[in-house]
Amino acid sequence: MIDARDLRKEYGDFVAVEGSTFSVDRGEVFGVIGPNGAGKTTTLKMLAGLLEPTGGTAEIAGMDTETTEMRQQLGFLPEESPLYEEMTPISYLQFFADLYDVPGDVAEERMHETLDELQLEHKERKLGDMSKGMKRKVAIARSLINDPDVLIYDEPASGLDPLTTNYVIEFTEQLAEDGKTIVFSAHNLFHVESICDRVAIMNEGQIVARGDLDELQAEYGETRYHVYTTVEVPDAVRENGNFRTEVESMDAVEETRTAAEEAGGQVVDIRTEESSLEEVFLNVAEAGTRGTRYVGEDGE
Ligand SMILES: Nc1ncnc2c1ncn2[C@@H]1O[C@H](COP(=O)(O)OP(=O)(O)OP(=O)(O)O)[C@@H](O)[C@H]1O
Repeated sequence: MIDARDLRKEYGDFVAVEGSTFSVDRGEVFGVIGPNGAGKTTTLKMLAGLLEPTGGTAEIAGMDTETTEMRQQLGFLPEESPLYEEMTPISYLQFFADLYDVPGDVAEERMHETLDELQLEHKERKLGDMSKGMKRKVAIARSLINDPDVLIYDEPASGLDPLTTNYVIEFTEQLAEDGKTIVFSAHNLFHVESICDRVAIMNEGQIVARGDLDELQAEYGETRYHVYTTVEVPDAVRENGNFRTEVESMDAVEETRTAAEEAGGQVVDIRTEESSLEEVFLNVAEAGTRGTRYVGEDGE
């Protein structure tokens, strides 16, 4: 559905994005993650046809993203959405519905339905008098006014309070369930983890790893085992009447079992804990930025 090939953006001598290549299947949620200045916004804008690449191509459904037909099928949510302060959500959405040639009755139904789903109250209040969270909801509604198949969301939840953040993330998840193809960027890895199928990890303008979340975790993460024993063994901590030992391999689990049995006790439970995407990200960044690691995909 989305095909980015060797995307590159230079600003003078500075290379903001270098050789971004990835594809996103129809109905997939793809996360672009990385620290400040990694090149996420630049990549997303090139994908949305809003920024001309210095090199490479971006296609959506086989069409160049700079074409007008393509833009009609695309919903872009910028990181900062400047809204017209004097407008109300309704007049603002109507304005964009007209730009996209959405028929009046369809636009009317769609904007009310979307604002209701987003639980936006005060539809007649001026945008200039709304909170940041309310404005973000209006911006999201705007991205949906043309009922696009593809959504490109730049940090959809950045700067919002935790409640609104959850709301926006759940809403995005629902859009994916409804069949939209979504590319979104985030700092907060927790959000990516909760809704993405695959991710590209960017650092200093390059995609340093890309792939399926579970497989990235298997490659760059660690599994930790919590072994619960009835008796104290080396490195154990007391927990709820038993002892818990944290180890990093199955061999170490067996050693803990032997130690417990030798001390006259036994293992009562073993729990596994996977690395968070945060830890995976740090491990990838530590592994260096030379070339992209493709995990669970064919390299291109
Ligand atoms: N118009 C521009 N002129 C010069 N440099 C730019 C321009 N736009 C972006 N950059 C630089 O390109 C790099 C990538 O910026 P970009 O906004 O894509 O990063 P980002 O990963 O989205 O960061 P953030 O998380 O802070 O939004 C940064 O170093 C930024 O300063």
